[in-house]
Amino acid sequence: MMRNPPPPPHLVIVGGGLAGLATAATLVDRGLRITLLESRPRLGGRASSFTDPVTGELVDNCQHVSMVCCTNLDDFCRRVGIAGLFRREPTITFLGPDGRTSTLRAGFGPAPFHLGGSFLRAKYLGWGDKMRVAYGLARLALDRDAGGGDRRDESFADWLWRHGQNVRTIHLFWATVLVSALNERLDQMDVGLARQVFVDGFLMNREGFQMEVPSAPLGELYGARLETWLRDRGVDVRLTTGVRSIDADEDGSTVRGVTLRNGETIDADMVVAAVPFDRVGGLLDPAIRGRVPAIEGLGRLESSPITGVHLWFDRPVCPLDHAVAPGRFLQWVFNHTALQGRSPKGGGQYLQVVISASYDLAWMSKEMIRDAVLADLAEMWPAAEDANLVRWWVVTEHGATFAPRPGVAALRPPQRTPVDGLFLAGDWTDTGWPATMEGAVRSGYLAAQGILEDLDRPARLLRPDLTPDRLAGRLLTPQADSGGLRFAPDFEEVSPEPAGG
Ligand SMILES: Cc1cc2nc3c(=O)[nH]c(=O)nc-3n(C[C@H](O)[C@H](O)[C@H](O)COP(=O)(O)OP(=O)(O)OC[C@H]3O[C@@H](n4cnc5c(N)ncnc54)[C@H](O)[C@@H]3O)c2cc1C
Repeated sequence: MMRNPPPPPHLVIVGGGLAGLATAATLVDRGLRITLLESRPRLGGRASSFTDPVTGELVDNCQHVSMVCCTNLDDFCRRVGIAGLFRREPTITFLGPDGRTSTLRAGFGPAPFHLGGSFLRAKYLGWGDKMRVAYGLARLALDRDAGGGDRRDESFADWLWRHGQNVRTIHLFWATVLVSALNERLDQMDVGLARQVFVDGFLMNREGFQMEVPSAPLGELYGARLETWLRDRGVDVRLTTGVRSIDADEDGSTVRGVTLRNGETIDADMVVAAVPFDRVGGLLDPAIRGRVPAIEGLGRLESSPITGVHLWFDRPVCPLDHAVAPGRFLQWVFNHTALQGRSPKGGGQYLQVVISASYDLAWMSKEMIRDAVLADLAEMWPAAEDANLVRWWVVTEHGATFAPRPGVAALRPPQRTPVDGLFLAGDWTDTGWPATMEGAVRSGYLAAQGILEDLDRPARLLRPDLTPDRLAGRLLTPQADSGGLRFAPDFEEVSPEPAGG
């Protein structure tokens, strides 16, 4: 008599942010039944949009950008067919406190010296400042153990003082780059992560620093399009479906499934908890928690806020596509009329302003934040003074990212847990990356790799870092002595898909 084949293993993913989406996207078509449960009415998590109740248009919770060095996010976007919906910016434009513009672009010379020409021409730093910064950069880049050893608790601000930096260079150079990259103040920032931003982002590869800016709202990219893509491939995507608990057998050694907030239970062979770090402990039943000691460490992780300000003007104000504003209240301006072709009804301009690590704004009302931003814009571009503000939003995400405080690496758990069938994913898990979309996707890929290993179908899903340019690789990587590169190319190839999927 013919026997029915065993049913495919059932994977439940809790959380439809980029970590959960990346897990699902890499595991479709691999013989699993996949259910994705998201408590909100949309996918995308922290990288998403809300609908403006007046105009009905999608407004991002905040501008999200990535860099070319974000190889796994790029892989994810190609995999799900949205890679064509980003615009690469080969040049970063700075508008100094005195109103003069400087640009950062790769010039002659190999990495790590490719940005040297732009740096030397930067108008918002004097020659003395540049020499000082160059010295600090060299020390940071060549100290591969920065932030390690017995200085694990040192903040990056203290590291900078120890390496000859002064208030001007810290304020105008180091803070300008790092506060937005890591969403943290320098006096609370981990040295190792600060080094990683400069080395992997700016020094290793000629293109690594270039920005990828979405040309569509986040709600379309990681919301509507992902939902369709996953559903078309058989994933059961359930929105507005909050999970109350992740359940295990009596001794907590093997995962059994989940219980929803409405009391429904769903059996599963494997569960990925892809929720924010401050939610995961509350989801695990006590028997599981006792077996995953790393969960206790999450209680010591802290959050860092980001404020996004959306401004619709009745006329053009900003002549650039984007601008970094060293030494100002606002940090970045993105011109969404230029980047996404979006403007108020009847013409004008739509700007998104970003203020990272916005702890100091906690006492300010939304109107005060708006007015401080408008005052900066009027100093940067006089047209802003005459323009009428048609509409505005100030959105502060208090738990935008985990705070990259000194020694934070020790608090980040791996994706595999000691409980059979239970995996963790999220930008806060141990990926070596700060809280970014790249970190979230990496965590999802690592969780998916663990699942495939358990099913005896191992595959390398995690993409390697950007290949260091030859000289940068020799100078800056741990294998510098042997001149070797860091990764063997033993990952699965993903063929590019056309945009729009
Ligand atoms: C304002 C802001 C600006 C940012 N800017 C950038 C940037 O420019 N570049 C960059 O790379 N990164 C940026 N980030 C960080 C980036 O958004 C995050 O690192 C990334 O999106 C995290 O993805 P995640 O999947 O780990 O978590 P999340 O996106 O938080 O996803 C977790 C999901 O789990 C769901 N959930 C929670 N509890 C439950 C439950 N009980 N049941 C079911 N579902 C549940 C949540 O609703 C959420 O959708 C920014 C973040 C913010 C907030």
